[in-house]
Amino acid sequence: MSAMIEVRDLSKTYASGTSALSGVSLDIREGEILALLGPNGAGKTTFISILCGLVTPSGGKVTVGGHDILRDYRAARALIGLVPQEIALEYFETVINTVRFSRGLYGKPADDAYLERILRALALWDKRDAKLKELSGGMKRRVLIAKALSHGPRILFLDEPTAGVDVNLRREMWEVVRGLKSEGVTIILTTHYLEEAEEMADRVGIIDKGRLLLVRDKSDLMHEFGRKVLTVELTEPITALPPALSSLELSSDGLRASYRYDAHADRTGIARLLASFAAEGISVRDVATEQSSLEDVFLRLVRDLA
Ligand SMILES: Nc1ncnc2c1ncn2[C@@H]1O[C@H](COP(=O)(O)OP(=O)(O)OP(=O)(O)O)[C@@H](O)[C@H]1O
Repeated sequence: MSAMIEVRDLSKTYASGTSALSGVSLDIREGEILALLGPNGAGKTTFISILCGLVTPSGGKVTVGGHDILRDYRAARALIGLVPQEIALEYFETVINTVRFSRGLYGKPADDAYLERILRALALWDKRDAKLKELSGGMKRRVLIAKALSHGPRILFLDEPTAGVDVNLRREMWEVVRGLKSEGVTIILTTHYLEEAEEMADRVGIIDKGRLLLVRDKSDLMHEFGRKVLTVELTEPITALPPALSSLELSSDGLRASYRYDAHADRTGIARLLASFAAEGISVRDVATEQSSLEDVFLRLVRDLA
């Protein structure tokens, strides 16, 4: 896959003096889904806003489809659709007029057949004549996507598409995004949810304090950082673990032994481990597993890469 977006040494310092991005370089491939993960204030929205031409960079260079985003703004912008974080819509307007109007803003000729295709794909066709104020939260979010797609962009930016939405709606959004990918749209989304990145992304980029800490294929990242911890609670305290269980860590009260493992490995070693407890005559009261959270991944990365 060739690079659809090339970002070189991008930086942004706001007039307030806040350095929101520094030295970010990245190629985004045509047709991929790239998830950008990062804590609040990491610089994700600034990054997207620069690529979409809403914020002027302080330094560096970005091309979109070969067009420089500053010198060749219109050509670059025509390739991009943006679904913003905030829902800001004209509540008394109808769905179809909202989408027609967005297309017109890009100077594109009317094309109701194209808009029908988008609205059908987003399950909004039946609601085309409804006023936006009559729609559910999930439908409003889909209208934002329809607006962003109205001019036929090849790249779609989604800024926290599922922040604060319920599980069903999140899954519904994932389906929509997958459908767009299958049509060849390049998708860049920001998220706080590791699960969302895991579910959707081909590649994951991690941003912290304005720096791109890494970009990896999702499967590599989950393999490397997606650890789980199994905690085995014992009926009676023990003073030391027998050699067969030396890969575990014993708590100071001798009542809990924990085992860190790769949840994505073919063999996790758990069955063998539990059998070893039985063979050693150590009685187990309970077991619990805990998945490393995005926060753990960050802490580890920030510690290792800073
Ligand atoms: N218009 C602005 N003027 C001054 N500072 C800004 C502006 N926009 C963002 N910032 C600052 O730049 C830094 C990066 O913010 P940004 O919104 O890009 O982060 P983010 O990763 O998108 O965060 P969130 O997950 O909370 O949306 C923050 O310190 C923020 O306060």
